[in-house]
Amino acid sequence: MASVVSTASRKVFSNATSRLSLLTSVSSREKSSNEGKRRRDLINHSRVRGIDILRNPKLNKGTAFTVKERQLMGIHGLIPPVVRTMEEQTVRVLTNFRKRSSDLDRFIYLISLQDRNERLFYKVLSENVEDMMPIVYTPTVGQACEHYGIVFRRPRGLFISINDRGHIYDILCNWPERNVKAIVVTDGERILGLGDLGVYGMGIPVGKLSLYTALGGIHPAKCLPILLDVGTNNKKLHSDPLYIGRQENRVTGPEYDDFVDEFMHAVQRRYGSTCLIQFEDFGNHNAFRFLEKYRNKFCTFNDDIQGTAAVAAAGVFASLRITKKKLIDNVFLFQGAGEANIGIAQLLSLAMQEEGATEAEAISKIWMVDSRGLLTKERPSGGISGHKADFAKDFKHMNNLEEIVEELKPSAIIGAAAVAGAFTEKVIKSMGKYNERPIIFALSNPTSKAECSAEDAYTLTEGRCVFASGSPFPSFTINGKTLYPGQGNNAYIFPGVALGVITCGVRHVPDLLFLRAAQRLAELVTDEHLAEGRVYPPLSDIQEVSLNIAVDLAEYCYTNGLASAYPEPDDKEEYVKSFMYTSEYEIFEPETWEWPDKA
Ligand SMILES: NC(=O)C1=CN([C@@H]2O[C@H](COP(=O)(O)OP(=O)(O)OC[C@H]3O[C@@H](n4cnc5c(N)ncnc54)[C@H](OP(=O)(O)O)[C@@H]3O)[C@@H](O)[C@H]2O)C=CC1
Ligand SMILES: CC(=O)C(=O)O
Ligand SMILES: [Mg+2]
Repeated sequence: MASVVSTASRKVFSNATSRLSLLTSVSSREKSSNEGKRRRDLINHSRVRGIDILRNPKLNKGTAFTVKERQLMGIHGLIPPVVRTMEEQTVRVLTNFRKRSSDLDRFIYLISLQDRNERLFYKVLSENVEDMMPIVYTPTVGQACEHYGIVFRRPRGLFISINDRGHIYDILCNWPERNVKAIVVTDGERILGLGDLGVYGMGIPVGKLSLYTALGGIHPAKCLPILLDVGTNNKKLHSDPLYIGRQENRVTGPEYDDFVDEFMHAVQRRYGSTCLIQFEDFGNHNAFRFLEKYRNKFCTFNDDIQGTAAVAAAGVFASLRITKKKLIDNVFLFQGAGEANIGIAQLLSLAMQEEGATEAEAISKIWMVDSRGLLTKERPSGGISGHKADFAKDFKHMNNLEEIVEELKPSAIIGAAAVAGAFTEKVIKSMGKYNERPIIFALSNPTSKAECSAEDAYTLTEGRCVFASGSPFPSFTINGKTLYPGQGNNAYIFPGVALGVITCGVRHVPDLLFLRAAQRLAELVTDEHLAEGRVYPPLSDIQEVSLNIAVDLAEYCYTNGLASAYPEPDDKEEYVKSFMYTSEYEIFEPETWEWPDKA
């Protein structure tokens, strides 16, 4: 069965800690539940006939319709006479995909496939994660957002404008799916490291939710991408004739807050209190505020703060097995003190405290640099706002990263400031000078914003550094050894967290769930991975990672009273799997189904 998570390419983790039998084929419960789903789908769509079937990406199988199906559904002659298997179609898709001359063309090709034949799209994406994730996700999705005016083909998801205030619930009711369980929402203000792209940022919720399905096995009908259009402060977009949103400055202040508030309550009213709302790529000043405001009232999390924290912490935990240090024995230097890095710093601090350190001890190991230099209590440029204040030190003011590294001699440097090339030759060499195995994470996205390349990090430390990056870098061979840079991207976290949260009916998502996800992800890194320089399992294993995280969180949620889905299942793995999407085609033949009006 071609389940998104049960592809033939599955491997068993050699790590003994991987307690899931990943070669297990689809369980009988899953099978019966999938049969049920297929039948329900058919009944729901039973009025669709003829050409409308081919125009419906959820039903369309293209040349894979059998002759019987073609006759039964009134589509005979509307497609070429040949009948292909899904596997044969996959070969055609891959040939087409590889023939495209640029990554942006590959992006357009894949979203067109998604618009045409959803199951085939998810099959090829889930079976070719290493090749296709860099297209539907970072870095290419960044390029697609920048050029969304020409990339845009068919709308996907909901566009809710500030002009729609008072009617957001009605707009949600226009969405054809009733059982939405996961929303990724952005207002487009901080799209990757590319800045304010306004409505063009819609590529991000769409891309993230494609990964919900391809990596987390969450049914696409349960996923809803949403763009909140409050305008954009990007002046170029104000005069862009192709722009598809409000060509005015952003609405801010109480009007904006009320709009977001109405949105949150409308979602809860329409889809219930266990519908997960993932905040994505909001501007810094709003991201933290909304997280605080909504985290205990809604089922929500901020991926840039909490998801990134978990993936980076997991990378650090795995790195410690290489550096042979305890977490508390490190000195962390963060380049950037925004959503990503503050989230990581907070989670690492929590992890140190879980291991017995006091809060003060933990914080003393964490240094941060923002656009005004080292975070110190006294700075010529004035006060320090928000969460940054927790990490400010009694120390002299410094604002040159190279000098800061020389002064502090950190064991780990983590960049998330979208300042391309911030890890200069001198910074990297200093890291190599003071550490046998320096930890260097260049987390900014897309690739054009990375603090340094994998090649630079490896070359300038003679292959000694432990490297990870937000967007993928190719492997690099040095001193006869091939090293595989880890992709320190929240894509290792949010699909699994979402799957766990949704299946258990969690109402609030505490930080401890992210710490738990980080620990689980780190456990899945084997000694063989580490020997290859990886601090994450390879991307080809990412679906198993998501499942592991989801099952682990399910255990945790039921034990700690966070789950609302009852009765509690005995076998959490079977339970989680029973919810998962299969990209296998539905069968529209009388042997398995009869038209309801003839039944
Ligand atoms: N790998 C991953 O999974 C993720 C990666 N990211 C990436 O991280 C980057 C930052 O995102 P995010 O944290 O949300 O953005 P924010 O806007 O919240 O934070 C950016 C931070 O960078 C600081 N900064 C800006 N210029 C400099 C400079 N010259 N020197 C030092 N610091 C500087 C800012 O300083 P100030 O506070 O003074 O303005 C701010 O603290 C983006 O490229 C994003 O794509 C984000 C989420 C996940
Ligand atoms: C990966 C991600 O969420 C970001 O760069 O914003
Ligand atoms: Mg993001």
